[in-house]
Amino acid sequence: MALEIDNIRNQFPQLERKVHDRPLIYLDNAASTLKHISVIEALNNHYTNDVANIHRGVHYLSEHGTIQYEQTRDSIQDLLNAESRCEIIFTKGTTDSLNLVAASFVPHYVKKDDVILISTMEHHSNIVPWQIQAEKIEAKVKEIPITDDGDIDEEAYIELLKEGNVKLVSMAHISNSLGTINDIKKYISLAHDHGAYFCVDAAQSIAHEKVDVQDLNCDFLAFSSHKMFGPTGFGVLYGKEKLLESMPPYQGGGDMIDVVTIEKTTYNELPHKFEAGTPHIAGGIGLKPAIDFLIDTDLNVIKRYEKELLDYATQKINEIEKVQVIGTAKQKASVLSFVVDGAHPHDLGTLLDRQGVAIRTGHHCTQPLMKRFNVSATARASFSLYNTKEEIDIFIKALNKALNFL
Ligand SMILES: Cc1ncc(COP(=O)(O)O)c(CNc2co[nH]c2=O)c1O
Repeated sequence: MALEIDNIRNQFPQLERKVHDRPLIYLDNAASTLKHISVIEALNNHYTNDVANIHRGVHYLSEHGTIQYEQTRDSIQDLLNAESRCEIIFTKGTTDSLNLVAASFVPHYVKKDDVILISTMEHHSNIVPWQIQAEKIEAKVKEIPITDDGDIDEEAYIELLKEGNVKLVSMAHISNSLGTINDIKKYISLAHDHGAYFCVDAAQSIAHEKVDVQDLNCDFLAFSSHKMFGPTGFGVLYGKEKLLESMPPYQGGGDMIDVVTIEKTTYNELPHKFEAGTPHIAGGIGLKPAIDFLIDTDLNVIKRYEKELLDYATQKINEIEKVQVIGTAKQKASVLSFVVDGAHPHDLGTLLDRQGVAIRTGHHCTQPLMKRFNVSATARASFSLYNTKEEIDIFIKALNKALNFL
């Protein structure tokens, strides 16, 4: 089965727009994807016809909204092949999900001098929450180094596990700065062999390849709606049921309670124990059509197509003399980071923008990674299933024009 690109592109209205009087060439998908037409329609319909608070309401609008919101949970359980729907916790996004695990799991399972392992390539949202919690209990956050190609240094990883006291490993499935696809199924098994739990940051993988939490056997997995064609401000934390049952609530408030007295409160069952207050109802309802689109389009087909785009873009950019690609792992997803001698990424990004090409420049919230490669920033093109080789040709032509100008 191949992607019908023209049909796909017609489902993303933003692709029709122009910027600076040029057709938009959107290559910033690792930051946030465009929104599928069905998501836009679902959001508009909700705010036009169905607005009401959900859970516990006895009137039609509340019950209707609750059914729609909870249908998203069922869809995500199917998407992830999770054993139970109560393992699907709704959050504000990947950052919120990782902070939830850090705030609720670490104080309960990690003690003084224990170790939390993260890799050099992690996004700041998979570094800072662990530091905040580890500091409180005098636990240690240690770094899994990476190779010059941007792969996990597996020997070093195993040595760190063998040193002992590792209670948790938290690692990106796919690096947002390098594109490296980590062999997390192997790394999860190694962590478990040494008595450690494993949290997967799936922000960059959920819309680019099949993620099966039972096959991976991960303990936690986090991702954001806005990186999979859905609304911003909404995300998911998957956690094994027994683990989540053993963890204290993340935040206190409405919905997460059973009985409240001034003296003491008992908590609601999963998943609600971790979902305090009125949620982003529209975001939850708007995510379901995005999931339906992903499943209907077949993630294996998406992965193959995006690999074609990446290989084509890599081949073309390597023809430009002064360009150095950062991130040359054998297994890569659709992220192409590069630097150019004598041209700051921000200047490149600005000149590309003037030609209608949207890429991201900067440290991409991975400052330890930038330091590892002795750069302060990179320029990063990132692709999705609605991009084309013709767009890549426009990007490369615009890049050459920008370099001639600088
Ligand atoms: C690997 C990874 N983890 C966590 C996050 C945080 O996700 P959020 O909570 O939805 O913000 C991002 C966002 N990455 C990027 C956001 O903008 N450019 C990026 O590369 C990410 O790429």
